[in-house]
Amino acid sequence: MKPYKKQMLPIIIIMMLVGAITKLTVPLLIREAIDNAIVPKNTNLLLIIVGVMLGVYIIQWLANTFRIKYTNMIGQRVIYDLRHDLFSHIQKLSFRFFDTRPAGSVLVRVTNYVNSLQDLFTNGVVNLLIDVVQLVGIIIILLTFNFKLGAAIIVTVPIMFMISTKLRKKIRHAWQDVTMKQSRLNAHLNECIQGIRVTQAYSQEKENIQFFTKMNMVNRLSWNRASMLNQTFGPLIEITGAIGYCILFWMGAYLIQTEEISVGLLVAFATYIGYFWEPITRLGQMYSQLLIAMASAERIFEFIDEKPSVAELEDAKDLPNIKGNVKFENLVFEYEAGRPALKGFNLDVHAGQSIALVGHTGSGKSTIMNLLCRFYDPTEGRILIDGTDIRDVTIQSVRSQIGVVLQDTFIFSGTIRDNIRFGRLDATNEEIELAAKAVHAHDFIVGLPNGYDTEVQERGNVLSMGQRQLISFARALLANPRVLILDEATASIDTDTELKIQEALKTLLAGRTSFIVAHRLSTIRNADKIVVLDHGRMMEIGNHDELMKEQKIYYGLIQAQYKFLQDAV
Ligand SMILES: Nc1ncnc2c1ncn2[C@@H]1O[C@H](COP(=O)(O)OP(=O)(O)OP(=O)(O)O)[C@@H](O)[C@H]1O
Repeated sequence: MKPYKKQMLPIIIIMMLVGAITKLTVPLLIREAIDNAIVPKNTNLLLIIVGVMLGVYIIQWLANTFRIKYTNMIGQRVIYDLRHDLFSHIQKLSFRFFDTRPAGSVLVRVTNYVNSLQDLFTNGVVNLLIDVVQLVGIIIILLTFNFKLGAAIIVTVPIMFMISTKLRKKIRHAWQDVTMKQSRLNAHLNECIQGIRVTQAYSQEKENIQFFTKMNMVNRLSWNRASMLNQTFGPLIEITGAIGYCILFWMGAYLIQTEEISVGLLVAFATYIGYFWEPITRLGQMYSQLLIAMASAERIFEFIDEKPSVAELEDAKDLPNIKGNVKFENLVFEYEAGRPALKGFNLDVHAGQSIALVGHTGSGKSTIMNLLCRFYDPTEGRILIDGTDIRDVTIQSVRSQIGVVLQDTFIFSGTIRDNIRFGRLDATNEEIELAAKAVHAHDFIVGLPNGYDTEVQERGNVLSMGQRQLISFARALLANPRVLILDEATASIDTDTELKIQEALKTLLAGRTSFIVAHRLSTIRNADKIVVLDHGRMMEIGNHDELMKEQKIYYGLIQAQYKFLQDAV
């Protein structure tokens, strides 16, 4: 338990006990007032009792106010910590984890599920304790003041618990169903927002709305069912409560006649019964809240227990500063068992060499890059950087020395400056501008309304494709990695930007070991080695002229793409 929770907990417990005890005192004061002040017409005593009652209420109010304040503080901190731990954990999970889960379902765990735990932590747990203390207190008082009458009333308690136990199971299943349906709805919603451009481009809005409406309806029905079951709980408790009152007045009247109890005690007992059903009803409601929270907690811990599939060795050391020699040894990789995406890939790359990876779609180019970054571990074989197996060193030390420029350049919401700084967080403004100048991005950036401080939104829609690429080049240059992975964009852009990108590429690649999933003829031609892949195997290797002479796969690819590539150049 964290220190702040340790400090606050005793205060909360004391406040809770003060609140409960003061509440239980009130009926006893009522009894005093009726039996010793009202009936014998003792006004002075009545005034004193009313004064004491007022004092008791004030103490109760103060205790409750402080308790609620501190409980909320602790609750919020627990939730803050939980959300923080969950987010940090998700950041570390491997690609394999995200391959099998829609983004929305990940999202829902950090938001909705944590929120439902919030209710439990802020009020639930403490209310539960208060209710239990109150219940036990009332039972003790009832049995002490008149055992016969007390026992007759308490008989109704087991009936109540039997009813609630029967309902419990049903309610629990119903809430689990709600959580599951909600998670599906959220996942779908997230996907729709991410894919809104494609939806609109293909005029699929109507179909999407229909599908969403169906899911929404299923969600509503499931919620209705759970909430209906929940609502049956309250009335059932009330009926049992009414039975308790009947027993009290019927038996109470008899006991007054036989002078075993006073009128004041009967009124006090009636007040206690009022207090009695209240915590039981709340416990019932609390129970369903607890069930929702438990269902949520289960799903949260499922995540927290998830170990990254790419795990570090216990004693992994950092990879020292590298030169950039990279060796792939008999690499085999399967995303799904039995379907190899790479089937024994071997390649020895010297520091500073540039390698163009070409091949049909699905031939395994991105897979090689994913393995080099250790987003996945190979099924067989190994990758050596400067002679060290990348599985023997820390992941961070490998990734921090490899720069990655993806085809779908991701621009985060923030300023252009922040986006470039992402490459190296401690970079100065001057370094950022130097990097931007080196890749010919400076001119267009200063032309934007606020220059480097122009805000760009999620996915960078303010910027054109070419501009986004230049920003990502500047980002990579700033990071200054020894090994660079570049997934070249396929989209054709205007000639001016294209020339700038070519120039920028030269600057970016100079002196680094680079792996380029290449689409431009110019990039392929300039590469030291071209690796031709087909169905996860290396089929050819050599430079452009050598491979063209061979007139095999590469020759065929170039022939087929010649016109397209010529257009792009
Ligand atoms: N996350 C994944 N889960 C399962 N299979 C995958 C995954 N990613 C890729 N694959 C499969 O692995 C094979 C190689 O894919 P890879 O992405 O490496 O090809 P690529 O040559 O980069 O293709 P492209 O040029 O289209 O990007 C393909 O058959 C693909 O379907």
